[in-house]
Amino acid sequence: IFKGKENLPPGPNGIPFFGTFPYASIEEILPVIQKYGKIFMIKTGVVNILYICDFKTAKEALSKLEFADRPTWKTMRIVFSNGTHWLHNRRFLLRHLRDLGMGKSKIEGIMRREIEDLVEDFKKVTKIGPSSLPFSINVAILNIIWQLVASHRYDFDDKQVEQFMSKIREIQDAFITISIPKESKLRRVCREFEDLVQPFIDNHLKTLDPNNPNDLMDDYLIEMKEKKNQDYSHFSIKDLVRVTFDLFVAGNDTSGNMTRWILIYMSRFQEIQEKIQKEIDRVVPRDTLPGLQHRNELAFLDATINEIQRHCSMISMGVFRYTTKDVKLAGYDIPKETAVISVAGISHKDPRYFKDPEAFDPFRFLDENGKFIPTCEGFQPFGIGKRQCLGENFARMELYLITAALLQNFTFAPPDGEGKMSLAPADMANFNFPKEDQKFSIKYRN
Ligand code: HEM
Repeated sequence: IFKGKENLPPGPNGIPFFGTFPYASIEEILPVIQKYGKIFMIKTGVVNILYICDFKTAKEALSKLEFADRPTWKTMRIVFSNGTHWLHNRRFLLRHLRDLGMGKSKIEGIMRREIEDLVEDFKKVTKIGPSSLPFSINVAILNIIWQLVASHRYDFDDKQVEQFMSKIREIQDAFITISIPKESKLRRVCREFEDLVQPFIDNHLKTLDPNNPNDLMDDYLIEMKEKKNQDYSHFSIKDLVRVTFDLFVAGNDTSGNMTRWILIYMSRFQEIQEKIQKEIDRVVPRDTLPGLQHRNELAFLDATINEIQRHCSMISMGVFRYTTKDVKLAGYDIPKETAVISVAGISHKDPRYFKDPEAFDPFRFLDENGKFIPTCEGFQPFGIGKRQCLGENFARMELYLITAALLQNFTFAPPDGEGKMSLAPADMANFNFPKEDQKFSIKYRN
């Protein structure tokens, strides 16, 4: 595929036939940038991988339709959709998530119900000394998506939760590690996922009231039946399973792990936690959980969440894109079917966008009037362009509500006698996920 392409981005040649093994961390990428610059390409087997470590170039590229596909390798094809299916599913989901089409207050209601239970469950661990974060945090976040999708929820001690989560994890694991031998396993897990979701769809079909949709499944089935215009021609039960699947795979572990990061950072930066708690105490009556009506006055909390997302760069290597045709970028020729990685972990630490980038400083996301700055050049925790996270507003609302409620009621710290809380991520390629076994001292704030 290189033939005839004259001006490819530079990059290491690697071993003959095999090429270069993809980079798994920012530390591996830094010396390559030193040698080849912020746009470089490697060849892994027969696959070209383009790394974009410059925010402006990434923004230019990823906003183009030519960069909007996900790779069509065997395992990726099972997990991601492309072309018109992707476009129609995305439009449908955006209507319901980014624009919070279900109604902000309905979504807030769903989240609140889970958060109330979560606060009660956290109270139990405050009595038992240093502990890991309770499992209820995973269940609450899973329930929020289930409620949104199919008005379903689990009790915190329901044994089915672990089973369901392990399926989502197996799917994620298989495409994160891009290992082809796992393909048959991945197909099996996806079929099991379909079997699990199908009874919910059958039930929704039976009880569907077109004038009174309850959740996303209802909305999808109504739009599918109405087929208002050609946009709906792809709507099918099969695609509804896919839409559901996208939400669980993309929206569950991401929010869960980011919540863990937030609590780790709060334990590490006690003075920031204290400042947020003071603000909450000033703005929110003690017998009321913080809600969206308090959000403007809790700007420092949103700024802190942004700064944690920047500082930890959880999805540090972004999520693979794929070029749909030969395309020019920054003067280089990028061949069709090149895998593209926009390296968020580099732009989040780029001093051109973030002064003293290693410092943890929530104030960088507040303007001179103390108003929250939701985004800026260089900031890309939710990706950029055509495939940017479509759950972004939903996730931001979720992180705000959960963090506000937890900090109103609890103080997080390293276990007594231990020094500073470690910010080291779990040992995992491509992602900076927090360590799951991290212990906390969690104190109830009377
Ligand atoms: C802190 C939480 C979250 C983070 C950090 C996050 C981050 C991301 C990133 C980096 C991407 C890839 C963007 C790209 O390729 O440019 C993505 C895609 C996606 N996210 Fe999120 N996400 C979060 C929560 C959620 C939630 C709660 C939902 C849904 C309820 C969601 C749904 C999706 C979907 C469906 C995609 C695929 C979009 C597409 O391919 O068109 N995400 N997310």
